[in-house]
Amino acid sequence: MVDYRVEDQFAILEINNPPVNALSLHVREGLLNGVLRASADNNVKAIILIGKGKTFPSGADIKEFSRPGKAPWLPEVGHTIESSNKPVFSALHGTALGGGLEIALFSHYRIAEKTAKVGFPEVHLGLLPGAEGTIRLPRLTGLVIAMEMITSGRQVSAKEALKFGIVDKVVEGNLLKETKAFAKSVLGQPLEPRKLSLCGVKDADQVDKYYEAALKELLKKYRGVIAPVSCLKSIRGSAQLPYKEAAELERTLFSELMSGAQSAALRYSFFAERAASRWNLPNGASSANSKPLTIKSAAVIGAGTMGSGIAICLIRSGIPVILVEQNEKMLENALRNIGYILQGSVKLGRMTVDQRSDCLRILQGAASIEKLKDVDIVIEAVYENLKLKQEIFEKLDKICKPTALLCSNTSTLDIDLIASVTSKPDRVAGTHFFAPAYIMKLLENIYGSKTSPITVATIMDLGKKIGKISVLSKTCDGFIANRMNKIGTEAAFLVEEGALPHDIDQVLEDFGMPMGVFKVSDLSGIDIGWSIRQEMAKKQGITLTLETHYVSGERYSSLADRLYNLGRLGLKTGKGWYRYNNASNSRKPIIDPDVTDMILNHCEKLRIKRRQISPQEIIERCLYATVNEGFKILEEGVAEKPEDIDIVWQYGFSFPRYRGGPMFYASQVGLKKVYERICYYHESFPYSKHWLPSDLLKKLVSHPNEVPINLWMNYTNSKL
Ligand SMILES: CC(C)(COP(=O)(O)OP(=O)(O)OC[C@H]1O[C@@H](n2cnc3c(N)ncnc32)[C@H](O)[C@@H]1OP(=O)(O)O)[C@@H](O)C(=O)NCCC(=O)NCCSC(=O)/C=C/CCCCCCCCCCCCC(=O)O
Repeated sequence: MVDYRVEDQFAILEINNPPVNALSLHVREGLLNGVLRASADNNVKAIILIGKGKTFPSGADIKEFSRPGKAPWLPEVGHTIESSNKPVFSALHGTALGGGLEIALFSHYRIAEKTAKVGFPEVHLGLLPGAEGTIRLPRLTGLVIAMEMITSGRQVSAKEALKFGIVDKVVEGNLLKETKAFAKSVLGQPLEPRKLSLCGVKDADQVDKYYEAALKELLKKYRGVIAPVSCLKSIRGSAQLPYKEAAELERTLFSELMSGAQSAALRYSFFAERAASRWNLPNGASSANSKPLTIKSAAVIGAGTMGSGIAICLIRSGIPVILVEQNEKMLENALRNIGYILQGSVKLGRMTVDQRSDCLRILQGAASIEKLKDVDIVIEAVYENLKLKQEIFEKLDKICKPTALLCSNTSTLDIDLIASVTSKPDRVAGTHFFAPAYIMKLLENIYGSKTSPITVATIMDLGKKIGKISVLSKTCDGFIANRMNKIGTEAAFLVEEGALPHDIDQVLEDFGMPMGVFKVSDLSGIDIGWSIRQEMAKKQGITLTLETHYVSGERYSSLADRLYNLGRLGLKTGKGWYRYNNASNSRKPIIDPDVTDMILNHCEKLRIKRRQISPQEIIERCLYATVNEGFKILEEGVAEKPEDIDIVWQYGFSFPRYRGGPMFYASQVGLKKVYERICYYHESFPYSKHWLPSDLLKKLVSHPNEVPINLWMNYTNSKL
């Protein structure tokens, strides 16, 4: 794990723990023993720590955090480095992060390769840099930079690190050779001034002022998230306390975070995100044995909001796009809007003027699909109507080259039904983007019963290439995301039973959702949900009225239909579940007594007796109904693993990452408790089939040993 060799009187300790040289137990042992050995060797003048392969250590081994750890701990290794009688040089390349950077800060000198990056990303794992990073960094950079870097987790370039005083030199070419050359130039100089534990924090007298200002920002930016504030407290300690006491405070804060629910959820999320990119199909094909095709050109059909957003994602990644729209005016508008959106990115510093021009150069409009015979992939993004989509796929099947992939941006429709009109159903799949497509990170990819592994591999790979987090779903009504989302349905029932929309929104926002469900509904438009319900009623041959309370034996709420009938379509009409001051262009929702009256009248007409509803019930009803459906989705193999579901929720519905996702949240509450409440609600609401308890959940609770343990179970604190 740490190779030891002596060259030109330098002891080289080469860390070899692929893929990221994480500081696992054996690496810590290797470093400790290596430094002690070199310190005792009269032939050694200096020690160089360097990473083998692509990087200097990118941090502690996060996997070890979920098991009881073993000494030597990182701080012990660090102090052995600092107290060596020989100068220690850390040679940084790749990503020197977290514990990796801490090791470097214990060293007497730091040399960085030009492309290296350094940072403390622990905050993203709900932690702080607990091997004295919060004490040492301020001693090099001053408090303001340390506060910014540690609370944001931002990685800084070698050039910036030099400017901040984190590294002593930036070099190009052979890192080891350059480090040796630098070392020779400083050999013989006293080591004491290079030991950060002996230095003070330059701007310590300003600490209260900086602390207050940073705290105010953090509380606004990271509502409900604990770690950034703990980081800040520890940095304050570095300025206010003697070194040793500051380190003790850091240790205490680190241990509190490490044993808390937020860090468990964030560590789980780190691995879940990576696990989601690995997939297995029922036929044995998998991400490990299937190779993607290279996509060199694409077409998007439909120049509405979704189609335009998808086109932006593709051209931003250098994939030429033909945007097809029959309506000439609409096409013109879409091309103009894409230009504006990219202009916005330039203003925000996310792309340069030249990059914007390059994007627009590879985008062309077309009025018909006849032009698509050479493209590698087509993504259809027209109105959500099966017949229309089938007509388009039938034409594409005849026009496109036989190797082209034909994908639909449908959010609910069965991929098998769309594929059935083509002669190559193995090339058909779903690529479900989330609005706004050029911003939202999730790409829900859907395979049908005939979709080939190559097609799956290609769309998963395409997602990665265009900067998305791809998750794979088997086809079914609504796939993972929309099928599972029961929050809106239960929220409407809760309003009928006694809560008000703003009560529910408040509870969901306090839970950590960025926006309550009724605010979201106003934002996306009450008419959208209305059309979906009308379409569903048409399919079932029924007519919905404002008094409809049951549809095919299932409970139904017509509250949103009432809003639609009143022309309250949400933000765009200035009224929906809330009122908006459109005259001042304000998007701020205002509680509207007219809506309360409408709700009370509705309940009176339907003879619904209203009651007091607690925040606890709101959370349980909204989330447990969703979790129950999540287990059914697993049971049916729609999602392969709970991690996939949680990642869909984090990136598609902005579920708070520090809660891990609905499935992980359920495991933290305790699956037994969740199951019992689902059974209770099933008894209370027999006309909502989403409360029918999932068999898999029941089995997990009653026979946990029979259910295969997976990554998710390793990361739960499940109180089964
Ligand atoms: C940027 C990356 C490094 C690389 O990105 P990329 O190239 O895209 O690759 P990935 O796909 O992300 O990763 C490749 C695989 O590597 C796995 N991986 C990555 N990082 C780690 C890691 N740090 N540990 C384990 N595994 C890791 C990853 O999962 C991939 O594998 P797979 O596909 O999942 O199989 C990017 O990976 C990245 O950003 N990584 C995370 C970097 C990070 O967060 N670093 C900080 C880690 S936390 C840390 O360093 C904390 C340090 C302080 C420790 C303090 C300890 C004090 C202890 C005192 C205790 C005393 C207790 C006494 C008790 C007693 O007495 O009993």
